[in-house]
Amino acid sequence: MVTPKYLTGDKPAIDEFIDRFDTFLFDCDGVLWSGEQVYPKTVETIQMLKDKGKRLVFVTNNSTKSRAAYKQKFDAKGIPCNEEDVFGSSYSAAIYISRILKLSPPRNKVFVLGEAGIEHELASCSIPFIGGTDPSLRRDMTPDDYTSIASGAALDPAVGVVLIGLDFHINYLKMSLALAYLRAGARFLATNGDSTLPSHGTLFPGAGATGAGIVRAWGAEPLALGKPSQAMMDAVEGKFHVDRTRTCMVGDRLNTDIQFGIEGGLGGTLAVLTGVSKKEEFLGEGKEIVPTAYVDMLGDLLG
Ligand SMILES: O=C(O)[C@H](O)[C@H](O)COP(=O)(O)O
Ligand SMILES: [Mg+2]
Repeated sequence: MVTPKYLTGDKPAIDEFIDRFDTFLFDCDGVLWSGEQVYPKTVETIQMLKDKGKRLVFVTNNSTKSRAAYKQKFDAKGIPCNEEDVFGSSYSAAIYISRILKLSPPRNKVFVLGEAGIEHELASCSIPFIGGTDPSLRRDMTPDDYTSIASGAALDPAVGVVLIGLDFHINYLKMSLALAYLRAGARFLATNGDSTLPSHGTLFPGAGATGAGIVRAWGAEPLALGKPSQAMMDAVEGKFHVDRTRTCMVGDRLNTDIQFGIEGGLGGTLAVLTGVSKKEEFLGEGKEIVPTAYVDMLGDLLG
């Protein structure tokens, strides 16, 4: 049985752990902050790691913001970060569509169930899209909608992909359009499948929850391009040229962050107990996903 090292309050063990790594991949929601509330000593901890010469990459499954929008949030919270150091699930999905799927006309458009972060990252890769934050879709279905979806008149023939992410404005009309595109042969992708979103000190429905209806209606899971997808890890490694053996994944969720690091063959993983997963999920016999070490909160790394 692998027993993760509890680092909180153990300064020598903390220093030894940090010295093993050159790069830290940081999850955001549930590690740095809960919604708009930054956890205590987060800023100082990030600064301490930078002062030690560590490379920090922020790898978030939250698809609602683009890298640029995240840079604004980091700046507003006083957390030192460059836009290029953010690697979100929207960006991961956009480069997958751009570099792997390589869609070509006439079916190279994406129908989005999600927020502006997805739209902005698709645009950054010159990928055409519809749906998303389109205000004309934020309404009830009408009898004409049923008729035009059924006949195909409501569908854009250029759509070749349905991409779902955390959508704060999910509704029956958008789900009906997504299902119609899938039935017409569109590829089914997701930015991520997190069931819950840690925010304001509690849990809200996550991307996996807001997308669950269309997954159930279609009857098959989408290909998710966020953590724990190794397509995302490969893209991170390709962009930042990290040495995986000298890289640590820091996260609050076992089945995304810690699994991402373990399956990616990283040198270590650090679980932080301020977000989704609880220590009872990885301590004791027969646990499937076990981090290398854990702390009560990120700021404990200050010793
Ligand atoms: O539902 C979601 O999209 C996720 O819970 C959330 O955004 C996760 O973000 P992360 O913890 O990867 O920063
Ligand atoms: Mg998280």
